[in-house]
Amino acid sequence: MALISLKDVTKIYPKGSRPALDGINLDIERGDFVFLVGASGSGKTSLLRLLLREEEATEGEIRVAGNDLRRLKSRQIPLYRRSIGFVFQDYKLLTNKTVWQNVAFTLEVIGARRSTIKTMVPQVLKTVGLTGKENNYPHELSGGEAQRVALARAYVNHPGILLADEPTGNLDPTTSLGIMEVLDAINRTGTTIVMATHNEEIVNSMRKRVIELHSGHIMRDEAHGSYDSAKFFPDADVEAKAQQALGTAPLHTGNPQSTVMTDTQFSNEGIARLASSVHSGRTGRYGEVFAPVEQTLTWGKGLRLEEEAAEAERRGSDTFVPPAPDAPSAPSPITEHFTRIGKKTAGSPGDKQGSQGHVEGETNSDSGKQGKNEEGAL
Ligand SMILES: Nc1ncnc2c1ncn2[C@@H]1O[C@H](COP(=O)(O)OP(=O)(O)OP(=O)(O)O)[C@@H](O)[C@H]1O
Repeated sequence: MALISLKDVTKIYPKGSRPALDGINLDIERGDFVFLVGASGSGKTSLLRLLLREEEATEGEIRVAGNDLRRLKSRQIPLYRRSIGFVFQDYKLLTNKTVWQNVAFTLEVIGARRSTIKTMVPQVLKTVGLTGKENNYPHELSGGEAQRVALARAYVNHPGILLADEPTGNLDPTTSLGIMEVLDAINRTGTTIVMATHNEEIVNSMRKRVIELHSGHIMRDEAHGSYDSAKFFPDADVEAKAQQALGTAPLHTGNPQSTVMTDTQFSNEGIARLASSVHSGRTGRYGEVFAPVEQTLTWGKGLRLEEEAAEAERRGSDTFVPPAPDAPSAPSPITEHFTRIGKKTAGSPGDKQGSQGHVEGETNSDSGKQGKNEEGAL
């Protein structure tokens, strides 16, 4: 069964003049990287909000890791949300907490031990390139740094699914490239990513699955799509520079549909292609400040978080063991995650708010109860 499955899903907001989503049928498999594209108002954010269970479908069925979201009890929703990472265009960091505290908070709310937090937070901050910024507050960060904190926070407990709504919307091309590198690296660890975006350059370069919405309908669903097929490599010079930078044979032969590439090639070359495109100087005013692609392309080899955690465990320290979203034979990551959270949250201290600030006022004992209930229910 698909990790995420929507059947005949319609969303009509109380004051909506037309459905925000209309008869959506969609399967997203474990490990997919999906771009949601479409004009403003086409329904991208609504789809993400349904998946996050911030909104309920008016009609139809949504299943995530086999769980029918209609049947989630309201007390189970905070726990469900904590099993999913999400990032937004405007970061949504906790302004009164430092970088370290923002990331640690995600682990605190699931009841991770202090020693675990001490091990995991520096690892994930290193992973997103924020070592040295631990004590900075959000207002002391650049937009790119703030989004990296949001990614670190969304990823630190290794969710099976990460939802991203325009995560590069406020960022310049170079900074956006860095964010995409992080997302790509996270995806390589097995986390399924669904990202809404308007950024054609990113979509066209990455060649991931593209779902295009129009007035609440799916207009297009392509395995290795673009935002606008007419814009595939509009500039022969960009293509040439990409090949030069990569030292590779031509990646494409004109018509992308007829190009024979393996999935591995696609996933390995998406970020490199994006970097080459960004570094080509096509964007003009940003081009001059770019460092050579060889120096700035830091990702693409996968996050070392699990390896580092395993290493820490071998050394005998108290280690947070994340679920393994990409292991097909393992139990569903979300179910596994719920079970783990259920165990950890039972009677755990400090659980006052959802990992991204959604669960105001939840008490410690509530959280413990939810963990136990959830473990049985899911
Ligand atoms: N809370 C709401 N109440 C009423 N209508 C809403 C609400 N949220 C969204 N809509 C409407 O639903 C439709 C889809 O909106 P949605 O935000 O999902 O689009 P989008 O593709 O994410 O747009 P954008 O790219 O501008 O973020 C729009 O017509 C919007 O006006």
